[in-house]
Amino acid sequence: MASITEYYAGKSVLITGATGFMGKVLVEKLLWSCPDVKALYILVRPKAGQTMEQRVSHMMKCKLFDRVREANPDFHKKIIPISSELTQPGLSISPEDVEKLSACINIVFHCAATIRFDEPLKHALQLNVIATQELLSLAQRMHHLEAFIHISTAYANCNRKHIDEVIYPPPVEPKKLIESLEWMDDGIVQDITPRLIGDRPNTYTYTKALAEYVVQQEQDKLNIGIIRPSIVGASWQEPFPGWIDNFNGPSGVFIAAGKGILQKNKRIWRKTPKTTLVYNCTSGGINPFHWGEIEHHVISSFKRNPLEQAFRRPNANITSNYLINQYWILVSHKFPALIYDLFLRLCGQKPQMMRIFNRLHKAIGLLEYFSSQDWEWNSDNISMLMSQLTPEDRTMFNFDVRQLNWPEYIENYCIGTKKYVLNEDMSDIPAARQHLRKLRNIRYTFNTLLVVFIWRVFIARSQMARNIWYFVVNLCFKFLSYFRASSTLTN
Ligand SMILES: CCCCCCCCCCCCCCCCCCCCCC(=O)SCCNC(=O)CCNC(=O)[C@H](O)C(C)(C)COP(=O)(O)OP(=O)(O)OC[C@H]1O[C@@H](n2cnc3c(N)ncnc32)[C@H](O)[C@@H]1OP(=O)(O)O
Ligand SMILES: NC(=O)C1=CN([C@@H]2O[C@H](COP(=O)(O)OP(=O)(O)OC[C@H]3O[C@@H](n4cnc5c(N)ncnc54)[C@H](OP(=O)(O)O)[C@@H]3O)[C@@H](O)[C@H]2O)C=CC1
Repeated sequence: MASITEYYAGKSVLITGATGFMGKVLVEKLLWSCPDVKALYILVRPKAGQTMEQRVSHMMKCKLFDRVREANPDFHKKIIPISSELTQPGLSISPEDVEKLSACINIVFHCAATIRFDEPLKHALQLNVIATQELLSLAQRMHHLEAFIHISTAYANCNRKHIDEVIYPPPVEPKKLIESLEWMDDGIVQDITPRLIGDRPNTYTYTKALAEYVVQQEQDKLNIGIIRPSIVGASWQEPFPGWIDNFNGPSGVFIAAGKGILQKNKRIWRKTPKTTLVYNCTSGGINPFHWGEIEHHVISSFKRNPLEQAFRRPNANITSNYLINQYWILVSHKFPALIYDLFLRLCGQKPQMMRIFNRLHKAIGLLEYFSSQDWEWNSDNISMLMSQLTPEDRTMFNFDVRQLNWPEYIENYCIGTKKYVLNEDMSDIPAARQHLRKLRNIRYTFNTLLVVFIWRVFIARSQMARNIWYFVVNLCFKFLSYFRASSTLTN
C-alpha cells in the first residue's frame, strides 16, 4: 500500500478556504509532508482592499510557513491562486480557470465556510450550502477527481446527544429552503430564523447540517469524505506547538481570562469507491479534559506567562449560580470598567472597557451552548483510519489524541495566543509580571480599604454589630486555642 506521501506525489489538489485558519494549516502540512505534490490550487477572493495576489503573498510570509520556506524557498511556485467569490453564481471562477481545474484536479478539500454563530441565515445558507452545491457541480466536471473532502463540524448535529459517523436526515430539504428564502426580504428571514433552526443554537450548525446532506447527495458520483472536527485550538505539535491566529472557539475566552477581564458563569462541564465516509474528529471520548481543568491550566499558564497590559490579574470564576454570577459581573466587570472608562475620559481618551465587556458577554453567550453540555461522538471510522496507516504515516500524520498531554498543550496554546494572536514579545514577560504584581497590590489595598470602610460604617456604629463582631472574634480565638492545645497533646 502506498504511503500518504507517495499517494500525493504528482497530484493536484484544490482547496477552498485556504486563507482561513484550518486551510492555511492544511496547505502547510501538504507542502511539508508531501513535497512531491504537483500543485495546490487555492480559491481566493480579493478582500479588505487587497488583491488576490497580495493576500496570497502575505499569507505565504506567515510564520506558519517558516519550516516549508526553509526547506524550499520556492515553495510558493506550487501554490496557484484562482480568483473566486464563493457567494457568486458559478463561484465566479472564469471559464478558463474552470477548464484548467477540470483537467488537472485529483483531490478537493472544501474548507471555506462562514463560522460566525450570528450570521444571518440567508448569507450562511449562501456560503455554507449553495457554494458547496456549486463546488460539487464543479467537482463533477473534473476528469481525474479521486476524492472530495468536505470539512464539516462535530456540532452539525448538536441537537442530538449521541452522534454517529453517519449523515442524519436534514432538518429541512435544502432545495425547498433555498427556493422559499429567495423571495423573502431579510427582515422576514430574520423573524422566522429561530423557528427554522429549531433545536439548533445558531445558523452555523444548521447550515453545516444542510451542507452535509447536500454533499451526501452526490455520493453515487464522487468519493466523498466528511470530516467533522469539534473545537479546533492551537496546533499541538506541527509545524510548532501553539500556533493560532484568531479569536474563534475558546481562544478569545482564554485571552479574556489572561487579560483579567473574565468572570464566567455556568457549569463547564481506505479509499472505498463512490461512497461517503464520515469522520468524527473529537477527543472527549478518548482523552477527556473538562472545562474546570482547562480553566485551572489557562489561569496558571497566564500567571507564568502574563499578557501585556492586563486589566486585572488572570481570572475566570466559574459558577452555576445566577445571582453570584450577576454579582461578579457587577463587581468584577461593570464597576471596574466604569471607573476605568471614567479615568480614560478624564485623560481625554475614548472610553473602551464597557464596549469590550459587552462584546465579550455577547461572545460568551453564543459559546455557552457548547460549553455547558455534553455530547457523545462515535469515532470508529477515525480508529479504523488510524489502524490502516503504516507506522511511518502514523508518525508523520499523527492524529492520535490519546498521546496529547493536556496541561502541556494548554500552556503552549496560551503562549501561542500571546505570540501569534496578540503579537506580544516573550521578552516583555518580566515587565508583564511586574504589572501583575502591581495589580495584586492594588487589589490588596482596595480590599483593606473596603474592610476599614465596612468597619467604620457598620461595626463601630451599632451595638448589635459590635456584639456580633466580638462573638465571631471570640469564636476564632477559642478555635485557635483548641487547635494549639490539641497539637501540643499530639506532640
Ligand atoms: C479561562 C478559561 C476558561 C474556561 C472556561 C470557561 C468558560 C466557558 C465559556 C466558553 C468557553 C468557550 C467555549 C468554546 C466552545 C466553542 C464551541 C465551538 C463549536 C463549533 C466549532 C466549529 O465548528 S467552528 C468555529 C466556531 N466559530 C466560532 O468560534 C466563531 C464564533 N464567533 C462569532 O460568531 C463572532 O465572533 C461573535 C462572537 C458573534 C462576535 O462577533 P463581533 O462582530 O462582535 O466581533 P468579531 O468576532 O467580528 O470581532 C471583531 C474584532 O474584535 C477582535 N476580537 C474578537 N475577540 C477578541 C478578544 N477576545 N480580544 C481582543 N480582540 C478580539 C477580532 O479580531 C476583530 O478584530 P478586527 O475587526 O480587527 O478584525
Ligand atoms: N475553527 C474551528 O474550530 C472549526 C472549524 N470547522 C470547519 O473548518 C472549516 C474552516 O474553518 P476555519 O478555518 O476555522 O474558518 P476561517 O473563518 O478561518 O476561514 C474561512 C475560510 O473561508 C473563506 N471564505 C469565506 N467566505 C468566502 C467567500 N465568500 N468566498 C471565498 N472564500 C470565502 C475565507 O476566505 P477569506 O480569507 O477571503 O475570508 C477563509 O479562507 C469550516 O468549514 C468550519 O466549519 C469545524 C470545526 C471547528
